[in-house]
Amino acid sequence: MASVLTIRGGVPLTGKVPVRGAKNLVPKAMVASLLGSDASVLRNVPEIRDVEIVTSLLRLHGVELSKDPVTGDLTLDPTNVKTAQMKDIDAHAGDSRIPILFCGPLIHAIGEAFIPDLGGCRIGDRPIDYHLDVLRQFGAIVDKRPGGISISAPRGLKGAKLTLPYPSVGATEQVLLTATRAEGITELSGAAIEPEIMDLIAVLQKMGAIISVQTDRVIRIEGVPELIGFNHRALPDRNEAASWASAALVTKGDIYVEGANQGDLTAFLNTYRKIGGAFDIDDDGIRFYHPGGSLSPLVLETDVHPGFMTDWQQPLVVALTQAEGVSIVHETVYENRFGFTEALIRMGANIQVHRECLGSIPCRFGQRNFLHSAVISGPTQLSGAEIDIPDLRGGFSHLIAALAATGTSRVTGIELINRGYEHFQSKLEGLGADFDVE
Ligand SMILES: CC(=O)N[C@H]1[C@@H](OP(=O)(O)OP(=O)(O)OC[C@H]2O[C@@H](n3ccc(=O)[nH]c3=O)[C@H](O)[C@@H]2O)O[C@H](CO)[C@@H](O)[C@@H]1O
Ligand SMILES: C=C(OP(=O)(O)O)C(=O)O
Repeated sequence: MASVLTIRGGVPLTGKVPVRGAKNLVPKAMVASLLGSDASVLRNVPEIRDVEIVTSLLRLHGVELSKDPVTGDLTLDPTNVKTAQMKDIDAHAGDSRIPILFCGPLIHAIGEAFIPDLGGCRIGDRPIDYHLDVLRQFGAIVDKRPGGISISAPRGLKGAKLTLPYPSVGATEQVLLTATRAEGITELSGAAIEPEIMDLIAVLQKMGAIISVQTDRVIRIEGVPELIGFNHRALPDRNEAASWASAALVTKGDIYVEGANQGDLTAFLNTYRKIGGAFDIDDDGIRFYHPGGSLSPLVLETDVHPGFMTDWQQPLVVALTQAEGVSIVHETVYENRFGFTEALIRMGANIQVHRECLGSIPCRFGQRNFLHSAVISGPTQLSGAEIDIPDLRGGFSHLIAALAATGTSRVTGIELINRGYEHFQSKLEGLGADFDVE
């Protein structure tokens, strides 16, 4: 049965939370294991729903997975990889965005792949046209079927000269996972260069791949006929770290995020400082806290790396409801990522969303009628409300708003949070949050 959180707000969150491997890297490194001729070991693996989904999909394809109960290290052995039953794969339709990345590795391993319809956060249309275009250019044949796509490459996968219309994270990973074992050279222009992509490149290099990252978003891959298993510690989850940082600011708290890595958070830390948040960095993590006094408003645009990451936007907007003055946030990565503000407005926030590009860069969504800019006036006292969580980061934002609000909130749909936040209820308990679970 679905759980409901009853949150009594007003307690500053204080204490320590660990963050482990990134949700946006770990499942992809797990998929990469399919490319190896022997077993891989992935370390720092978090217990989150997206990892469970990929574990199940890999098992359906004959990969043997085992987790060391003491270290948590995950071993993935692809030696007996096989075609999975369609009905078993179908059961995973709508669960996550990762299955589309099985295309290249499965074609290399067994000559074909069936990919169920994708899930992930509903923050825009989230098409897969770039993925299918690049796969076709590698020589794959894509057949759309009810419930998913079927894909094969009767003449093999061959390196290609590719250009992405927008630096898509997923499509860049699609190219990496397909090109490493394709015949010949692949050159990708317009690539995404997020830290999670660099970590995936590190995994593939350990497996024997030859990949160079050039200037101006160009990645060059020399295909090799065989790859071996890897042993890799996943980079920490910078999006979870940024979420706890916003939670500290919103609740006037003080949270040490163990495992947070400064280098992956540069754009976030600059913004955090400009709002008036404080942080201390040491070798093991980052302490984020509200230093007292008032917070400052700002003008912000989300962007691809090295810009301000879109997944940081939703929790930070809650902090901006507490800043003194008018802030503007222009979302340029997803066309529909402000739906979560409706619940904040019911809680007392003063937020208007607009169709215009309220930022210095006109983005792809400006002329297309999408509510993708927000004007936030603060500070406003938030009060408890009934909330149904819409998506992962929007949901986390609602939780921290409820934790800072006066009165009680009743929050449903919290299962969505488990997709990307490991053990979030026990972490909240450890930080002193006042809530019950029914
Ligand atoms: C599991 C994972 O890693 N998810 C992350 C990944 O999502 P994901 O890889 O899905 O995001 P993309 O970078 O591909 O998407 C960026 C933009 O490109 C568009 N697009 C993408 C592919 C395509 O075929 N056609 C197309 O139009 C999308 O609709 C979106 O507007 O990167 C996003 C951007 O940093 C993050 O918010 C997500 O947390
Ligand atoms: C949008 C997100 O994830 P996904 O791509 O898995 O839906 C996110 O992590 O905020």
